[in-house]
Amino acid sequence: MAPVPKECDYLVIGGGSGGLASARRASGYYGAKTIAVESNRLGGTCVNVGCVPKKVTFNAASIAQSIHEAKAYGFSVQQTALFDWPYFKKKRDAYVKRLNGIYEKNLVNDKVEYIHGRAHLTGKHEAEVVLDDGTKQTIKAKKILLAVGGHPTIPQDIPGAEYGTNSDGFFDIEKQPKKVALVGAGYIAVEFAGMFNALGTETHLFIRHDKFLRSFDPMVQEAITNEYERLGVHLHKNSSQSKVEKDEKTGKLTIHYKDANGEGKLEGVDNLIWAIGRSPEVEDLGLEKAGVKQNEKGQIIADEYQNTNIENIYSLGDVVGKVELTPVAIAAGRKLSDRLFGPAKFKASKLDYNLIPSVVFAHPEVGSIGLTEPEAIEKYGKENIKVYNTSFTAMYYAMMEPDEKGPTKYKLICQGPNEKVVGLHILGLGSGEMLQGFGVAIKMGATKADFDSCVAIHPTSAEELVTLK
Ligand SMILES: Cc1cc2nc3c(=O)[nH]c(=O)nc-3n(C[C@H](O)[C@H](O)[C@H](O)COP(=O)(O)OP(=O)(O)OC[C@H]3O[C@@H](n4cnc5c(N)ncnc54)[C@H](O)[C@@H]3O)c2cc1C
Ligand SMILES: NC(=O)C1=CN([C@@H]2O[C@H](COP(=O)(O)OP(=O)(O)OC[C@H]3O[C@@H](n4cnc5c(N)ncnc54)[C@H](OP(=O)(O)O)[C@@H]3O)[C@@H](O)[C@H]2O)C=CC1
Ligand SMILES: N[C@@H](CCC(=O)N[C@@H](CSSC[C@H](NC(=O)CC[C@H](N)C(=O)O)C(=O)NCC(=O)O)C(=O)NCC(=O)O)C(=O)O
Repeated sequence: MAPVPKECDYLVIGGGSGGLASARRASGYYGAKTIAVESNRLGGTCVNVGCVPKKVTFNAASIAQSIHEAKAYGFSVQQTALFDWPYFKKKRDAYVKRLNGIYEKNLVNDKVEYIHGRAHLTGKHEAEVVLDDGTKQTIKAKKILLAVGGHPTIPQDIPGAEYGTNSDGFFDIEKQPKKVALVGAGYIAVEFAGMFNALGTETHLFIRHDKFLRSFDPMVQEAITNEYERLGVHLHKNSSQSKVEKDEKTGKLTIHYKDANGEGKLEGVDNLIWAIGRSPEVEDLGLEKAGVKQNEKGQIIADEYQNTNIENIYSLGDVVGKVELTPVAIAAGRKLSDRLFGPAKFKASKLDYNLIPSVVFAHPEVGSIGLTEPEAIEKYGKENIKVYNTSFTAMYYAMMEPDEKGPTKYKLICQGPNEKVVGLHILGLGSGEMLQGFGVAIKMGATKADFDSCVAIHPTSAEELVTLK
């Protein structure tokens, strides 16, 4: 017999960053009867196959880099320190599993009912969940949030593409590849290539153009591309792949490609990782049953208040594709619950999508907030912006030979006669931790004079941002 239908105020489909944050706020703060449904592991992309295991791996890669650089400071450490990938992976998996448990407890603490299963809409106020044992649970809800995230995109038109994996598969790799190939030019390709290279894997990065991180300021694109080449990443610029073959005996892959020099092939590849963007996880969500509209990429269309075109159905996070970052999904989810279930003062609550800082955990880290220089010129006109640049050698590198020194480059983009800061782009050691504080200032409307009025902290890289000429 089918279970009796459940009823609630708020049904959240997707137990990732946005869904959990919204569900916990609705129930924990405002007492809304909330059900959260997750078909995979609690915590979503960020906790299981994203930010969290990525950052832990980035930390390992940074340690490898420090060991490599330690000699310059007089340490006689083994320069090619052995990295025990299986040991590290086991610990990383255990950490993620621990977080899954913490997230489940958090739901209990906030009195959110958690259902493990796959949900699809069956109407404007109703969904069905296929439970793990195959039975179906109907849930009727006054309001529904679609926070189902996305999945990595895999090319459809390259024979043998399936021999490669994606960012999810990266976290399943059991032993350190000797030779790896990545395709893509965004956050994931650049972060993963940097990590592999620092950990001592021969790393090949295939990009369609001659630079990567092309949505970032040109200073970042150029400096990071040059730095990856200096660090020994094999860049295949202006390239496309025509075929991937697998040697069934050895499991090794051969990638056939074209670039500016003609046709080529890369043999003996242990792992190929496609990192060419993400697609919304909507195929079986039943959007058509409720009449929820999607855009040409299949992403759910939501307005600035996270409303879809259907009353009482909302959407946010990666599935709407505006800014695919965990804190964005979390903030949008909390603001939405404030608006829907909170006191009157929150009735217009919404996330401000302007001036969102973000960091690429590249080698070195890149931080960015606001407009790039070309965007600022387009928006305000060249004559109305002033750009301050600096490029210097961070003191960390003082003890190193010239060819061992990494770059540090900062750019501040100011607008109008009072030089309001409309863009900040930083690249160099520590940029990830630096950006948040500057983000607060910029969000408050800081001008160049405000930056200059803050006395420098010496000796730090960050001080260069308050002494720009
Ligand atoms: C490799 C990688 C590294 C990243 N690093 C960073 C970083 O350093 N910093 C950062 O800010 N962001 C990072 N991100 C992006 C970040 O992970 C996402 O922006 C964030 O997880 C989006 O949250 P979300 O709630 O929208 O979706 P998700 O976290 O993807 O959650 C959606 C959940 O919905 C579930 N689901 C889907 N369909 C259904 C269904 N029908 N029924 C039930 N459940 C369903 C899924 O299983 C999933 O758990 C990274 C992403 C990747 C892939
Ligand atoms: N540190 C962080 O905060 C992180 C955030 N994320 C989030 O997750 C999102 C998804 O990451 P990611 O998958 O890297 O996607 P991105 O959208 O960042 O980058 C994908 C890039 O790959 C290139 N590309 C697209 N199609 C192809 C193709 N067929 N062949 C070769 N290259 C192609 C494009 O660059 P081009 O046009 O130059 O070829 C494209 O910009 C990010 O946008 C980000 O929001 C992910 C990781 C870390
Ligand atoms: N920012 C610090 C703290 C790390 C941290 O937040 N750790 C998380 C795991 S990573 S994280 C997964 C991610 N959390 C966050 O991004 C942290 C959110 C921030 N603390 C906040 O409350 O806004 C997320 O998807 N959140 C959805 C949600 O919390 O509703 C944790 O241990 N959490 C245990 C707990 O929360 O009890 C760091 O990077 O070192």
